[in-house]
Parts: sequence; structure tokens; C-alpha cells
Amino acid sequence: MRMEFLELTSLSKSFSGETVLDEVSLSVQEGGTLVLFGKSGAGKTVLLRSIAGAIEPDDGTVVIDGEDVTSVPPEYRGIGMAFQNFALFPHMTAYDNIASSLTSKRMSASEIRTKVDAVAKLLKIEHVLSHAPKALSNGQKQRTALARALVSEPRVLLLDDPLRNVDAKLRFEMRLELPRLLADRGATIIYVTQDYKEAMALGDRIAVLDQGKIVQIGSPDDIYRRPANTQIAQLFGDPTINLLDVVPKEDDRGLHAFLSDQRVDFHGKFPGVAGRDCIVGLRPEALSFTETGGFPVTIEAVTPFNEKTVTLVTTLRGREILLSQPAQDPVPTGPKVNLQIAARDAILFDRETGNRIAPEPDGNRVEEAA
Ligand SMILES: Nc1ncnc2c1ncn2[C@@H]1O[C@H](COP(=O)(O)OP(=O)(O)OP(=O)(O)O)[C@@H](O)[C@H]1O
Repeated sequence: MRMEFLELTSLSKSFSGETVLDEVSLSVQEGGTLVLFGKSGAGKTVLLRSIAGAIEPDDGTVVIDGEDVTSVPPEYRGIGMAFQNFALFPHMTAYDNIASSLTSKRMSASEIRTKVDAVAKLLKIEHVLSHAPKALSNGQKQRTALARALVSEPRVLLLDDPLRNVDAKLRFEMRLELPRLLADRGATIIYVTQDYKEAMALGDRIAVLDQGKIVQIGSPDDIYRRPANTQIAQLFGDPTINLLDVVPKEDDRGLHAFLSDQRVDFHGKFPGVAGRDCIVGLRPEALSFTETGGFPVTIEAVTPFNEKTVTLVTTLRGREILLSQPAQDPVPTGPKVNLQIAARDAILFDRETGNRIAPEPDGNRVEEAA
């Protein structure tokens, strides 16, 4: 069984009385990747810097491999970091930048050469090793910074939004390549990003940080299908989730709500929810056009993307709904068409708090088995 390798307990930090980290606790298994996801200013960088030892937390502990390193100087923590702004030494070549993280270790020049060459090959920057940073493209700078973090084979790797400044094409490629590359190194990784696709592609688990607090930790599937609140539901998914006001009712078939004429059943037990102001969350891909059944809508706009088509429709009552379907599926000729809902994908939230209403544990099993 894999061990928890990195453990943070109740880490807190304030600057001039303003709380930036609020009792953050989380752990990452040995060799695992945790993605730290959150909006700008959520505290992601401060958290990474606290783990690395560059910032001293006001409270809480950082434990690496069973050792409390909260008071250990950064250079003795066995941590490698790569930042979003590259932070390369401008007067050094790419090679020397990468090698700089090895110079404190007692290694011969040829050993250093072997290691730098290997990591440069992995990241496809062998041909620019003699260049100064100013002669590198953003993508090459980013790979150089990553190579520097990887080459010293740290036990823990902290990557602060390393793809933020690279162009879309490289970001797409790196999103595919990075998981294997990082898994091959065997390091325990915390990876910061504001891009939900990157978060879903890279993380075994995702921790969502909001105003210095962890608001949800789970697998990508958990966060997508069971978001803790409407805010998180909206952050994950493109196009964004449809959020529609409903007041669910209960009968002998259980809790349900009506969207136009279609009954949406919520599987499981939800005591006390009937009659409450709620929001139903429907992912755009949980909706589809149908010729029989469903409920009538009007097509307002059709937007084709490469791999999907997004259609905006309105219901008879004027509610706007986004629908996403594979690009090869035809959009019916409208404007009046019928829509159906894969009701088991509906997510229920409390309207007042925005928090997801989970079925009772017993009901959960019913839901999973359905
Ligand atoms: N050294 C510092 N002194 C005072 N305030 C700071 C310091 N470092 C960070 N902050 C504040 O802490 C908050 C969180 O900053 P942080 O850089 O961790 O956010 P972030 O989630 O990494 O954002 P981004 O995604 O934009 O990098 C911000 O309000 C920032 O102004």
C-alpha cells in the first residue's frame, strides 16, 4: 500500500492581518500527483512556498516522508520547484540553468552532463541548451525551468502553473505528455493550475482552494460529478453547467422536479428536501435532442467547435439551457425541437447556500447501483 508522503496539517498564514491560508490540511501519497486548483489570489502560490520553506506559516505543520520539516531550511527539504514565470538566470545558458540545481551536490562534470542531457532529451530541448534565456521561446523557457526542477530528482516536486505562459498548442501537447513524464520520475507532486482541463488531465486528486481554504478534495470524477457547491460546478466544465431553479417534490417514486414537462428524478433518499428552494445542475452533455418525448425548446444559437457542437436553447418559460453534443451528431433543424435529460446526471444544490445536497448514505448506494 502506498504511504502518505507529504502531509500538511492546519497550515495557516496571514499577511498584515489578512488570512491567506486558513487551516489547510491535505496529504499526497508517495508518487502521487495532487492538483491544486483555484482562482487567482486563492492562495495557491503561498501554499507551495510554505511547503518549500520560502514562507514560514503562522501555524500548522509540513511533514515529508514522516519527518516534520516545518522548521527545516528550504535547501534541506528535498523539494524541486518550477514557477509560472520561469525564473531562469538571464546570464546563464539553458544548460547552466538546468545544471544549477545540481551544483550543490557533489557530482563530477560528466555526471552532471549525463543527467542534464537525459532530462533535456525528455523535454525536447537538447538543441537549445547553449542558448541564453532571451533566445528561447516561452515554451522552451518553460521546459528549461521544468528540466531544472526535474534534474535533481527531488522527492517532492512543486509546479506552480508551469504551463500558464505557454501557447495553446504547446499547452495541449504538454497536457498529454506531462502525466507520463511526471509519473516516470516517481516524485510526489503538487501541481498548481487555474485550467480545469489541465487539472482533470493531471491529477489523481484535485484540491480546490478558495480564499485560502480547501473547499473540496476528490478525484477528477468526484469533482465533476459531485461538486461540493455551484461555484465549483461552474469552474469545472466547458460549456459551463446549467443551473436551474427548482422546488423538488416528493411522492411514492421519490424526490423529483419538473423542468417544463419532463420529470427529473433524484435517486436516493433526501429527507427534508421536498418544498425547499433548490437548484438543479445539468451538464450540457447530459442533454440531448429527441424526436419523441422530452420537452419543447427553441434553438437560439448553434456554435460548432472541433470536437463538439454547443447549442443554446430556451424553454417555453424562457429559461436558457446549453447543450453539448459530439460534433458528428446532427443538430435538428429547428427552431422548435424537443430536449431530453439524462436525469441520473442531475446534481441537486441548496439555493440558499449553493452547497450540493447529497443523498443519504443508504440512498447513495441506490444511486451508484442505478
Ligand atoms: N509576501 C506577501 N505579502 C503580502 N501579501 C501576499 C504575499 N504573498 C501573497 N500575498 C497575498 O496572498 C494572496 C494569495 O496570493 P497567491 O499568490 O498565493 O495567489 P494564487 O492563488 O497563487 O494566485 P495566482 O493564480 O494569480 O498566482 C493574494 O491576495 C496576495 O496578494
